[in-house]
Amino acid sequence: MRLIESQLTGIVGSVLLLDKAGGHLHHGAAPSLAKEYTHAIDGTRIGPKVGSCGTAAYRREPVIVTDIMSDPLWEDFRDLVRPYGYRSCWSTPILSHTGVVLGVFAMYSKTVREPTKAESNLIDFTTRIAGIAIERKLAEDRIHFMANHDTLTGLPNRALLGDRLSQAILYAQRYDRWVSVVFIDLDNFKLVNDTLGHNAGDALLKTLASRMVRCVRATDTVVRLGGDEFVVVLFDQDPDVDLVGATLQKLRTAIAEPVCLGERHIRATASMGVVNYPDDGATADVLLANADAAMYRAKELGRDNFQFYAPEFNATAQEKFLLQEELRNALARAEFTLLYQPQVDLRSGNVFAAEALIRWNHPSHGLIAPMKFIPMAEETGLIVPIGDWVLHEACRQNKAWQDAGLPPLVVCVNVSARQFKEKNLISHVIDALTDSGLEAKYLELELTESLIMQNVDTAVAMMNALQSLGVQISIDDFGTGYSSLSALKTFPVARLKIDKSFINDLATDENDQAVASAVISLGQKLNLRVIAEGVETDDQVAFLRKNNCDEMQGYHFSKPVSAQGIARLLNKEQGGHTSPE
Ligand SMILES: Nc1nc2c(ncn2[C@@H]2O[C@H](COP(=O)(O)O[C@H]3[C@@H](O)[C@H](n4cnc5c(=O)[nH]c(N)nc54)O[C@@H]3COP(=O)(O)O)[C@@H](O)[C@H]2O)c(=O)[nH]1
Repeated sequence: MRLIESQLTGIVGSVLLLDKAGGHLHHGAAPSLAKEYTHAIDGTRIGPKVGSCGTAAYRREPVIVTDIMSDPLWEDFRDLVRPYGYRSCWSTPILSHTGVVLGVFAMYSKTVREPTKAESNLIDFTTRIAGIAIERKLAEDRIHFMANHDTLTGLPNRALLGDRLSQAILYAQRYDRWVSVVFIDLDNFKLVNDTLGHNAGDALLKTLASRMVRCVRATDTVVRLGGDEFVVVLFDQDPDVDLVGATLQKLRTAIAEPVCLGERHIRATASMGVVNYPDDGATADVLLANADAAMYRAKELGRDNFQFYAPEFNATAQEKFLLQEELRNALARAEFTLLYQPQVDLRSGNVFAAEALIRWNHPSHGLIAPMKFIPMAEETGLIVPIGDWVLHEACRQNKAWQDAGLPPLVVCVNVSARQFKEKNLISHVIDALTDSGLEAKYLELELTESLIMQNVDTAVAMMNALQSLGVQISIDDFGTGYSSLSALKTFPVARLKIDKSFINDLATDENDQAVASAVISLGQKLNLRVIAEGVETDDQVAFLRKNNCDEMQGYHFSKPVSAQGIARLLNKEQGGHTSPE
């Protein structure tokens, strides 16, 4: 700007930049223009009669005003400019290489005149150079923003988190304050992505991100680490006042507000881990690692809660790591065993099937329940060989019961998502049937509804292939996976298993009653049998009978028992005395 001013006598210039919304002009550079005047016109809107600059940006063409005091374009601005003595103003729009208005280049003179040919050429040239410089600066700003922000939500990313957290720590050290860090992981986000699609998942993340930002102060930072993980840094916390508790509640409430995704309303929950500087760590890395450990603790405690960090959480993480190592060797050491839970016909009272449920007989921890190691086996991929062992063992045991003269029953085996995605699941099933000699009709595979909904077309193709072997298929945890009626019609399944969560309060909760009876009548309409799982009380049985549910499984009849336990049960039922293994 100084360079061009030095080439022109009695002329001062300014660059005004158009804001992102394209409606207002703000000063970029005006070294020689009167400061008060610069301030007075900062933020001027553009329009058809807004002095030289507002009009030039609006028209996207140069506007040469030789006499400000008489030109109609300046009518509304004459009083404003009069004290400074500017009489002519020549404004040229600065355009990007694609023709978008970036701002205006304005030259002011205190005399009434138009630019000479040489001045016009110089202004044109300078305007083009200004366009290149502004575009370059915008590109640099964009690159800097992208390097430090998450593209989906626009929130700061991991790179900026380190910087902001370190700044917050330095400030806290200097002024004897605290910094709180909240590690947030959404619960079951994968289910939303898998069942409703990635666009729905993205929309959910964006909505929750902007809600979280509204829960904290402008000086705090909400970061998206990636996936469904967020970190909130609460800056300048008073050590004597528990503000973090209130903020956590605000965050939980904001996250739990329903989110409309197409035709569905989703209520999200999150697991949160909280640490405070200086008590829980002295550096950004340690604070984040400890907040992460606290968040895992919140997950372990059933999700949808927050946990303040305690040093023993790291010990728990260490234990988990050890368990994972031991899980790798458990198959080779023959440490797994199967229990079987009988399934009963609600009309005849007969046992017609048994679900195989794995247990890990750990050398020092004793019998470990599947929820303690199946998720870990899923994470590590160990579920594939473990699941294959379950398949073989369940088929072998069922054939052994039959060979011992017991009434034939169906053995039900859970198939995990990872197993189901394995290309050779079909050949594993064929091997298990061939090795055991069990007829295919005595094997049922339980697939969860959410697993099927991850990719309906692939799942239906796989289910058809399994069905063509003669194997039966049932949908486990039905009612939790958002399957649509149109999709359900195409599933080659024999049974729906009403999820335990709808059975627990069946006797008292009207919503659960409505879901359970809807699933039963849905099954009847689609010609599918319906089994209720987790049945524990007489009231639940009475409700299921009254609503014509076909079958039940649960502690009311029997807990999962050993293979011998099933044999005893079947023996008793048939009134015989055969005594199988
Ligand atoms: N991929 C595989 N998953 C498996 C395998 N074996 C088990 N599992 C899955 O682990 C989950 C927990 O199983 P478990 O602890 O064995 O619990 C089962 C039953 O004991 C329990 N149940 C049954 N009746 C009742 C009841 O009346 N009350 C009550 N509180 N719990 C009851 O429910 C579990 C059976 O659930 P489901 O499979 O949905 O029918 C569980 O999700 C298993 O699927 C495996 O070999 N592979």
